[in-house]
Amino acid sequence: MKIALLGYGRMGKTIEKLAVERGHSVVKKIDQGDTYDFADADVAIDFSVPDAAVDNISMALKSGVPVVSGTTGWLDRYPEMVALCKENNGAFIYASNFSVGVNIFFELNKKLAQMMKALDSYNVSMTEVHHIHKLDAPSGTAITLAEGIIEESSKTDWILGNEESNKITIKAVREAEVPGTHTITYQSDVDEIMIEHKAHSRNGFALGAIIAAEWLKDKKGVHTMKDVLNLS
Ligand SMILES: NC(=O)C1=CN([C@@H]2O[C@H](COP(=O)(O)OP(=O)(O)OC[C@H]3O[C@@H](n4cnc5c(N)ncnc54)[C@H](O)[C@@H]3O)[C@@H](O)[C@H]2O)C=CC1
Ligand SMILES: O=C(O)C1=N[C@H](C(=O)O)C[C@H](O)C1
Repeated sequence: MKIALLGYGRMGKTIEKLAVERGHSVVKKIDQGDTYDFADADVAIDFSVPDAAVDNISMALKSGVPVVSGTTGWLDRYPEMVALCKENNGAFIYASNFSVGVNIFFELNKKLAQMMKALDSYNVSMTEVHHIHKLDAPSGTAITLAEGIIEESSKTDWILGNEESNKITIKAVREAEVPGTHTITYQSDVDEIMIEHKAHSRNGFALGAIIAAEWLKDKKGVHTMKDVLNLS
């Protein structure tokens, strides 16, 4: 598979290394200031910055190249990208987290929220810890987890930092070079239940994005990691 990388930072470099190990080749690396040229790429993979994601995804779709995007912090414009994909009869996957483990964790989170729904004595909150270079807070993964809880419970929204009734409090910590840790806590007066996903490196995110690209390259339409991993 011939890959065009949109963004050649920490994730772009990790994807290149793992993709080559899987027998793929990186035919283009498009970083800030570079001209869009997808050469003969089969697929584009975007891990850039919140301000660049929409342009990157749009250019790939308009050039007829299937695009996988893992950039976070731009999701208010996701519906526009869905429409553009349909207009161009293209192929597109976005995921706030491509790691297989986190996608299992997303399902576990929803299952736990369902089970806790009737138990008023527990308050749910979340902490995400990431490296100090991260531009957005809360993380895209934390937002997906909060949306999963909202889907299954009486909570109506999430809030960064302060506690507010009926909202899920998310605490964002920036610390050294932490790749990404997400913890969900249900706290009562007598005990607490915690579930946690801790990434040991960026390899899981990168491998998941490559698996998504392999799956997407001959498809059309807008898809999710649930489709890729066949999670009910
Ligand atoms: N969905 C997932 O599984 C994961 C998502 N991420 C997200 O991916 C993004 C990138 O993360 P990192 O690689 O750690 O960041 P990074 O800061 O190391 O790399 C971003 C790269 O994008 C480049 N860039 C800036 N403007 C650009 C433009 N207009 N076009 C192309 N490239 C441009 C920067 O120069 C830099 O090289 C972040 O939004 C992060 O939250 C990170 C890890 C996993
Ligand atoms: O910026 C990162 O590094 C990460 N970003 C994603 C997010 O915002 O959820 C995924 C992962 O946690 C690493």
